[in-house]
Amino acid sequence: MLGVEHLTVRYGSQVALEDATVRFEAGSFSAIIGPNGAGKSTLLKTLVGLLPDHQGAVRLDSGHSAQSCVAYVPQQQTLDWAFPVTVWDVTMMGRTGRLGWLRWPGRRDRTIVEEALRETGVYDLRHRHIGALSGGQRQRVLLARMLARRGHLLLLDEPLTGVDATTQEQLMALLRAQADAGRAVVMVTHDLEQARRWCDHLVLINRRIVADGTPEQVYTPHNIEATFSSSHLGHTHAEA
Ligand SMILES: Nc1ncnc2c1ncn2[C@@H]1O[C@H](COP(=O)(O)OP(=O)(O)OP(=O)(O)O)[C@@H](O)[C@H]1O
Repeated sequence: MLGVEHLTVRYGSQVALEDATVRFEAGSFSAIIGPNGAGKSTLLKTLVGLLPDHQGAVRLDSGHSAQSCVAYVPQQQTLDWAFPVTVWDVTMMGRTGRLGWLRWPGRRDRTIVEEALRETGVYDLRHRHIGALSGGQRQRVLLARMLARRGHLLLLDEPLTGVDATTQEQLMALLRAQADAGRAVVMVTHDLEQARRWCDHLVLINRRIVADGTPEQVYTPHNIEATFSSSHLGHTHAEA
C-alpha cells in the first residue's frame, strides 16, 4: 500500500539511508526500529513527501495523493509549543490542513475534532493553550490532530517519547485499533518491547534495512546485534 524501493537519501555527503526497500500494508501496524542516526526519521519523512530530493521510488498504491491520505505525527520536540493556539485549534488543523485556506470548518469537521479529542482523552483540555500542556498531553494532542485527518496512512515519529506507562498502553491500543480498522500505521520507536507486543510488522534499520518481517522473524539476537552494534555505524559517508 505504501513503500519505498531502492531508496537512498543523502544530506550533503552524508548517506542517511542506502538502498532501502520496504512495504507497509493496510491493516498492519509497523514499527521502524534502530539506533540514533539510523535513518528512521529520514525514512518517515521521505514517505510523507517531505524529502523530495532522494534516489529511488516512493510508492503509494491507494490511488490518492500523499497530501490527501497521509496523517503524519512529527517528533514532539520539532514543534513550536509557544505558538498561541489551543488544543482545539491544533486538532482542527488536522481538518483545515485538508480543506485548504478557502473553506471554513463545518459542522462535520467540528464533530470529527470532538471525537478525536475524546478518543485521545484531551477533550477536557480543549480550551487550554498548547504551551501549558505536559509532554504526555502534547503527544495526545498530536494524536488527536492525526485522527482528525481521517487518513488511511498514519505515520508517527517516536509517539512514545515522554509518555508515562499507562498513557503508552492507551496510545498503543489506539494505534492497534486504527490498524485493525484497515489503516496502515507506521511508527518510529526506540522501544523494542512495545513494538514486539503491539506491532505485527517490524523493520530494523541502521542506514540499511537490516531485517523486515513479523516480530517472530525479526526479533532475533543476531538481528538486534546487527542493528545496534556500533560497527554498523561506520561508513556514514558516501564513497567518492
Ligand atoms: N537536515 C539534516 N541535515 C544533515 N544531516 C541530517 C539531517 N537530518 C538528519 N541528518 C543525518 O542523517 C542521519 C539519519 O538521521 P535521522 O534523523 O533519519 O535518524 P534517526 O534514526 O531518526 O535518529 P534518532 O533516533 O536520533 O531520531 C544522521 O546521521 C543525521 O545526523
